[in-house]
Amino acid sequence: MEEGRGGLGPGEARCGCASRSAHGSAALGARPAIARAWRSAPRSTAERVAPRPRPRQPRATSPGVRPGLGAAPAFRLAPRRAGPMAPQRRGAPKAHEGSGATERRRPSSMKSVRAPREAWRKWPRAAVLGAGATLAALLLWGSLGGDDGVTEVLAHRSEVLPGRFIEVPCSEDYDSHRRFEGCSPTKCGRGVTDAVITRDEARRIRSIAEKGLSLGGSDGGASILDLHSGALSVGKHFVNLYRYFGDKIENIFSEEDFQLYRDVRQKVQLAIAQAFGISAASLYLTKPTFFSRINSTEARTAHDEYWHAHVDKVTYGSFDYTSLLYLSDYLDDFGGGRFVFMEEGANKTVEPRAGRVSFFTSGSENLHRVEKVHWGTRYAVTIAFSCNPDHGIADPAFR
Ligand SMILES: O=C(O)CCC(=O)C(=O)O
Ligand SMILES: [Fe+2]
Repeated sequence: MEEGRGGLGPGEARCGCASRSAHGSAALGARPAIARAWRSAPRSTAERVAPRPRPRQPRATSPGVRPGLGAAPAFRLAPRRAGPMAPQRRGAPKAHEGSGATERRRPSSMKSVRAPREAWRKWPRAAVLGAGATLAALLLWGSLGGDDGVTEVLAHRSEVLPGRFIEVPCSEDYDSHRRFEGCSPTKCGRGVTDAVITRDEARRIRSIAEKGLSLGGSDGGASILDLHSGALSVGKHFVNLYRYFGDKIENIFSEEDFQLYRDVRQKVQLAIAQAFGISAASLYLTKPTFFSRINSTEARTAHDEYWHAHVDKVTYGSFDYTSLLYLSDYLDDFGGGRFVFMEEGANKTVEPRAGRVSFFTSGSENLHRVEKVHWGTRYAVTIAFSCNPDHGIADPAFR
């Protein structure tokens, strides 16, 4: 097997680690109640760090389709679209049922003469009421993150998949970007494997996430930790933990933590290369690559709204291949929170399972969303690769 470069290429000097050189000023003596300290940190600290990826509306999708984790949504309300999801919504109440009930209360003597005409007169009003009720139900359903009538499970949480790959035709999204022969997607699709990362590796990686995220955490339901740039959700903002801790960061993360993270990244990179028939060395780790922790707390800012459908290539620009390493188990650790590939006719879900790697080409052939988490806590890592060396970032490492 080919050795992956892991984004350690010409691009690495320009990566999130550039901000690392600026770390080191605000060192703390020990490991205090940091979350509280950060909540009261001056606003400017939070704003100087970790700019979120620029929110961009997926071009390939209809209005109402919004970017997911790591990007602010374009609209505040999520108008449900009449695209792939529409046919799968549950049936509307029948508009004429209301008028039928009215007719049943009428004295029977009047029924024969007046009922038909009155029914006709009342029908439009009943229809409007019925349509209104349907619309309200759909809006409520949508706002609750109701299921999309998902019909197919690509990967059940209980199965242990050696590997499952489904090829789908590539979208045109890649045409507007510089192409890299032997890397830019010509074969597109999605795969899931439980054979690349062990459950023990997933458990250890998750404890890195827990350690980092315990230092902060979003006020809303979605927190991120980016070990490359140092970005960490704190309250309604982000701080740069490398800048905040300086050299003391070594009291938080260990060399073994970073080594494990690198190993895992490399295994995922090899799996992607193999599945798409490209060289692992042609792939560059890109940003944002980050841990996510999601719970059922209500969203406080747009950054917490992880559930919107999006296309990674459109949302994040540099992504050519996206992968997700799940660190907790659907229905054991959390409810809701399934990953959904949105498709005409039948959406396909991936049920998270610790150690499960889901990967796919990042264009609109793989429009997707995450269901709202209803209970518990869901951990995952988004690991992204670009074919463009200029977009490469380095693995996390101590200076
Ligand atoms: O956590 C997941 O399952 C998906 C996250 C995602 O879509 C993203 O980071 O772009
Ligand atoms: Fe995504």
